[in-house]
Amino acid sequence: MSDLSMTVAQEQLVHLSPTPVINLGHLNLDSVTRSGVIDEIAKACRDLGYFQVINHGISQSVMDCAVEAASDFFKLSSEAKEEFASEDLRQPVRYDTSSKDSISMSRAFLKHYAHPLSDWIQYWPEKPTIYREYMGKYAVEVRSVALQLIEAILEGLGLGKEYLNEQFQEGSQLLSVNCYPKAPQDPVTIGLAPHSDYGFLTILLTSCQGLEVVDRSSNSWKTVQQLPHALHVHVGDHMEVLSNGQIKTAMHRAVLNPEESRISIASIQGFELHEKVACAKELVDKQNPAKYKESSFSDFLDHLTANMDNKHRNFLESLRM
Ligand SMILES: O=C(O)CCC(=O)C(=O)O
Ligand SMILES: [Fe+2]
Repeated sequence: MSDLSMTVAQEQLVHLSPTPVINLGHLNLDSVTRSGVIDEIAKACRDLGYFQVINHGISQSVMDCAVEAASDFFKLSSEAKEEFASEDLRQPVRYDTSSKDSISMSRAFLKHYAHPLSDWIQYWPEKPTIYREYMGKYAVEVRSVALQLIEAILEGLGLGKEYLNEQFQEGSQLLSVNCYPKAPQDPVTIGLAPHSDYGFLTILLTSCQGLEVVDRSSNSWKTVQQLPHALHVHVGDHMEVLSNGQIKTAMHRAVLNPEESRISIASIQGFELHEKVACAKELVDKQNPAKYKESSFSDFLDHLTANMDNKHRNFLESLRM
């Protein structure tokens, strides 16, 4: 994740974001309907960098069970959770509570890889006993939604849905499982500071309202509405790079909910650790020279490790040519 906080005044009024809601089931209908959905997704990516999906094929019970597994994990004793504490960003599972990463203002998180599941699940918490089963099921299903969306975005960019298909299929999936306390009295209490996600695409499942996005037209924070059975999607740094800037990464933050503690599960889709992401050569020409250097997930982890205490540790900025 890279921090872009300096571009936005934090104290501006917060309103609901005008989030497009896309019916994903329509992607699998006839070709005219499909291309209408691809256009909707392309427009949302270009204009906003985020949207929501409904009719995505993940049942409410799979979503609820993932949130329950997360919530039960964070209810464990500190000792049980701290078994997973590490400052090494390359650990397969990592738990932390607060600001060592310079963006977690008031959140506890558990991060772990999820694809291929059979490689990683052995490292996941064994307690609560439901964790591996419930989170594993959600991880597999949400990855399939992510891959469908990536294909649609690639089609919208004119690259074709099969573009770099092998790299996407073999790519990494990182789950960031977050827990925020209920807000104290303050009107806006930041749980997770402004940042963008490093990967191509993030799909976010949240237990209640608290996610905010930057509205580019007014340069202000907007609350993302909590729609029943919807998943929030935003594009990440590597999608901006691949599209050579046609699509911009989405800056977001989380505020504490005044009514309840909050769980969010971010599934971040990237390439495999050492696979480089560069501007698609099809989108580079004399008028549009490449805007970013190539980089891998591993480069991102090195960048974060080197800038751990630095509040302005913007990965995407470091790639700009
Ligand atoms: O909690 C949220 O709503 C956002 C979480 C997030 O941005 C992340 O884990 O990268
Ligand atoms: Fe994020």
